[in-house]
Amino acid sequence: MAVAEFPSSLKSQLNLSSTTAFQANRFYDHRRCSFRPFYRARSSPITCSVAPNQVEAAPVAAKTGEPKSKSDCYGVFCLTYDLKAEEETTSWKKMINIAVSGAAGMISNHLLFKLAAGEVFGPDQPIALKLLGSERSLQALEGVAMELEDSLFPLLREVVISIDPYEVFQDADWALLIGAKPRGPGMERAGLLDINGQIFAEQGKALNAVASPNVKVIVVGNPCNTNALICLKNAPKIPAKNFHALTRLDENRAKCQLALKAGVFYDQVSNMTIWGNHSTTQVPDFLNARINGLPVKEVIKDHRWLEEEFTEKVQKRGGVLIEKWGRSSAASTSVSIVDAIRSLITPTPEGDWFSSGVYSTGNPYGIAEDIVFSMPCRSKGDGDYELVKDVIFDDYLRKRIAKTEAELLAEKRCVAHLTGEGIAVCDLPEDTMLPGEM
Ligand SMILES: NC(=O)C1=CN([C@@H]2O[C@H](COP(=O)(O)OP(=O)(O)OC[C@H]3O[C@@H](n4cnc5c(N)ncnc54)[C@H](OP(=O)(O)O)[C@@H]3O)[C@@H](O)[C@H]2O)C=CC1
Ligand SMILES: O=C([O-])CC(=O)C(=O)O
Repeated sequence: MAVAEFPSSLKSQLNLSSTTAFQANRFYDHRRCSFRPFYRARSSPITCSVAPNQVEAAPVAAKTGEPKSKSDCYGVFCLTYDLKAEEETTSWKKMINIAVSGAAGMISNHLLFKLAAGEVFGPDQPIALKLLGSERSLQALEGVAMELEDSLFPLLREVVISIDPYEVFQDADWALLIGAKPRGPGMERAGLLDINGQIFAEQGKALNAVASPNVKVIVVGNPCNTNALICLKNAPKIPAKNFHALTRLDENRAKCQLALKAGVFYDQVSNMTIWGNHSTTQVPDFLNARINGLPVKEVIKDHRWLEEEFTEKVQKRGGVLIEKWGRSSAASTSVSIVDAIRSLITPTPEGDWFSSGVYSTGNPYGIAEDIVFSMPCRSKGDGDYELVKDVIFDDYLRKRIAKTEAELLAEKRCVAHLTGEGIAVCDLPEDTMLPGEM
């Protein structure tokens, strides 16, 4: 087996001299009556042999412990980065566990590399990535894990791939729930709600059982608001406040459109709220948003554009992109997941806020309780958030909010069988679309 050293330039840049080693174990899964791979990084060097048909590597002497048996590791995951474990902790924070579902999908393919590079949690935060896939994607997940290793990320201390949420969510500090079935031809939103809802009910139960009690959960897989509601209802031990549905992509899209119209760079757009559902009923709020610190309506005088074109552009941006690109927004979604996490772990700039789909109970806006509704939030940077109080409403905004609220209430009735609230009654106001559907 070979020893792979970090380039010394990287080591000094990152103030490193500790050990990362990935090991691929096979363990026997009694439920599936078969062996499955299990990848984890080791903090001390390991020795292993190469199994037939795997990457050949020269043996290395272990500095500590007994040589591992042949079945303990294979391929590139036997490579050892020769760094000393005891030195890693002097400048680094304690490792955190990040679970990602749909890890072999398109969004994850962007996101995982940002996480591992330290772009999200910072250059002093070592992480473990716990990747959840399915029978369908297990082999692809191995490929993802190999690419992660080939990237030589110093902060990436452990990689686990599995199809068992109870294994992947063990001690998770963050759970990024991306995996979900896309709507197929002829499938109604109600069908999508049921199929994906079952995934999120199971994952909620698993989080409840094994995750860190203060795990932060960001639901991306659609329909993300109601999936998040199902998930939190199945995880009563975890505070409902810890669950988010991703509407940050919508916020970013809205900021971009306002900046374009006003002829400013988008960092001049602030206080952008997306209200409600991540669907085509969502409400990008131009009443409270600001450009260069001024109310949007004072900068963009074309109010008809704001009410009609702007709103629809944001609502349907994902679908237009699919028409052009042939696939749904993956890179910008991963960027928005990074933004969403960063907004929770860094203090929100004075006077500004960010949007997230959060549990509505106790909200100060008069929005129905017990749904997951996108609202304006601020954070002290401790992973938690509070709702913004000083927002204004007019008739237009109230009317739009009522529509997206009605949709979410109907979605909730539709999944009552998955939230423990009785028999589902599916009377969706209309077969509304995800932003990426046309
Ligand atoms: N909230 C938001 O702003 C956005 C949300 N999304 C949503 O994110 C989700 C993932 O998108 P993306 O990564 O592009 O999608 P991909 O199709 O690339 O990946 C989705 C993953 O979901 C998993 N999956 C779970 N159940 C099924 C199933 N029954 N059939 C097929 N796949 C399944 C698959 O992983 P496996 O085989 O491992 O289970 C697959 O890898 C989608 O629900 C999408 O609508 C997308 C953009 C924006
Ligand atoms: O509809 C989809 O799958 C993609 C999506 O959510 C979006 O682009 O906002």
